[in-house]
Amino acid sequence: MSSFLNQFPTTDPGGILELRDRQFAAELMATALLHFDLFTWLEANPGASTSEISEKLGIKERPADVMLTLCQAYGLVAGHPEAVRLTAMGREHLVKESPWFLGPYFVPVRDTPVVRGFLDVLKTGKPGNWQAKSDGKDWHQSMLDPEFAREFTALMNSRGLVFGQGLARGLAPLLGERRTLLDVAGGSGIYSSTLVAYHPQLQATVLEQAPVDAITRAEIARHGLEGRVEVVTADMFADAWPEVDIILLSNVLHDWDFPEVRRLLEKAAEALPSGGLLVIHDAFIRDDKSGPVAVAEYSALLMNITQGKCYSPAEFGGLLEDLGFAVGAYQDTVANRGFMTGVKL
Ligand SMILES: C[S@@+](CC[C@H](N)C(=O)[O-])C[C@H]1O[C@@H](n2cnc3c(N)ncnc32)[C@H](O)[C@@H]1O
Repeated sequence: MSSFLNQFPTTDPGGILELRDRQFAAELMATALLHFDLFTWLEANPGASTSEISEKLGIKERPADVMLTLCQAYGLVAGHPEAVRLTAMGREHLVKESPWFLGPYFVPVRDTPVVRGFLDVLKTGKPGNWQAKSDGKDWHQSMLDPEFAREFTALMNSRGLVFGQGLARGLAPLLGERRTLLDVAGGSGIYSSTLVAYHPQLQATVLEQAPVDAITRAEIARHGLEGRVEVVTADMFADAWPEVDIILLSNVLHDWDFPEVRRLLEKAAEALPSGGLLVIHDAFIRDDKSGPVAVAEYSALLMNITQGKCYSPAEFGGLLEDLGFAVGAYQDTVANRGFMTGVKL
């Protein structure tokens, strides 16, 4: 049953995934353009740092970073985060006084529920309601509801089915003699299942919270891998992590802001022995925050619905070095996803 986990799709799913991942990007641009008049402000204040922009426009640091990374990936600004200035395209088309100002083109999306959600996120730093629904729950709270958790875990599982092989293959030269893997907040357990299917020496444990943990058990049984992947129900912040040789954080850190990211990396450092391997699998922003466009767009979605964003290898690398890891290079896998590693010293 698990044999198909080793099969690679023959076509690239990137374009299809991007359709969904860019879902909120146009609305973040409309918010920047029509509610903050960001580009006219930048014309008057060239060379401001992202921290200064954040302070002057009343935007919290995390969403300001995501917004300016998106503008930079689109080629509308340069110099983010140290000294932000408009590019010729940004100046000609997004500054109010320009004869070629395209602001009116965005007016139809000026007051959508998603734009109103973005306004809240930008001003408060707190995630909006999931898909701007009116029940007041953000994504993290929604994941505690069984029906929502089932749908969303299926979403992540379908993505894992096309990403897992790339991760399993990319890690092959790095695993060495290591045998035990902890997949923290592993969702359906798809990455554990794929990794053990690809690497016969591995034994995995998925740490998940309820009610997702029940879905994880069922999915692992569906692949016939109960003997090689176990599930531990736990709170990844409050509970101790089992000691293992390898820790996987797949699409987990992007749900959280810096303090929680730091806490999770500290817990990884505590659970790994010297020589233990930490793997962060995610969609990464380039260190110079110039893109990729698809990841900058996905970061807008994450910033809207969770407490996180897409991070760069340098942002994680700085934290990992402080925590006593030798930091490995970033490696691409599939569809603008990839991984970076740290070996505990
Ligand atoms: C974006 S999903 C990633 C799932 C999987 N690792 C993947 O790559 O598809 C984040 C997961 O974190 C889990 N999670 C959130 N808070 C948690 C907590 N405090 N303890 C354990 N799991 C948690 C959620 O249930 C969800 O499955």
